[in-house]
Amino acid sequence: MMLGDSGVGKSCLLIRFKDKTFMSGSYIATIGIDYRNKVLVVDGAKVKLQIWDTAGQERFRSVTHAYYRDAHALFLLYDVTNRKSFDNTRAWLAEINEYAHRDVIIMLLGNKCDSEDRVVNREDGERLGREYKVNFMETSAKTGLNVDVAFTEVARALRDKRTTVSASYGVQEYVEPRQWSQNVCSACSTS
Ligand SMILES: Nc1nc2c(ncn2[C@@H]2O[C@H](COP(=O)(O)OP(=O)(O)OP(=O)(O)O)[C@@H](O)[C@H]2O)c(=O)[nH]1
Repeated sequence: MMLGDSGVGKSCLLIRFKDKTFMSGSYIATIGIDYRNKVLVVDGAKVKLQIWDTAGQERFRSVTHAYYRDAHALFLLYDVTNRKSFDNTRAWLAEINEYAHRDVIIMLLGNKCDSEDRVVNREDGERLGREYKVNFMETSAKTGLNVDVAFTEVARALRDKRTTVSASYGVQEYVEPRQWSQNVCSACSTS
């Protein structure tokens, strides 16, 4: 599932991964939720990904929340040219903590790293990734930098935990709070 503020490049990243294209300058906001399938070969094994692209706009949040629980992996994007989108990742992580499966794989992506209008340093992203214990990469849907790498890394992690996932998903079970839930709460209460 692709998450993050409106305009950070979720749809473009997915289109870059799926079709290897980028439509410069065009921006059509996602309405609700959309999905695409792609088969990746990871270390000789086929991994079929169904990737859900969500609308970043606030008014669609209640729709997208309903999908968190079934997600096996989440890409949380921010835009390196938009400080607010980076600051908002803490609120997104709090939502993930509330709605997603405890074992969901999370990758934090700083998108638009091709841009000269950058206001968020790579180090800021790395620090946030370390704080929340999630993998981090910078990507560009425009140039394709790290796009295949990010999806392949997540596909590999999914394949590696396939047995556990298939055993635990679909079963309504008590979910322990994440290890970093305290961090999320303290961050929210001070902002
Ligand atoms: N320079 C640059 N621009 C990008 C990149 N990715 C997306 N954009 C631009 O950012 C704008 C928003 O991209 P979208 O992919 O539609 O954003 P989104 O996150 O799906 O937005 P919502 O559907 O509203 O949630 C478009 O004008 C894109 O051309 C990138 O890697 N580099």
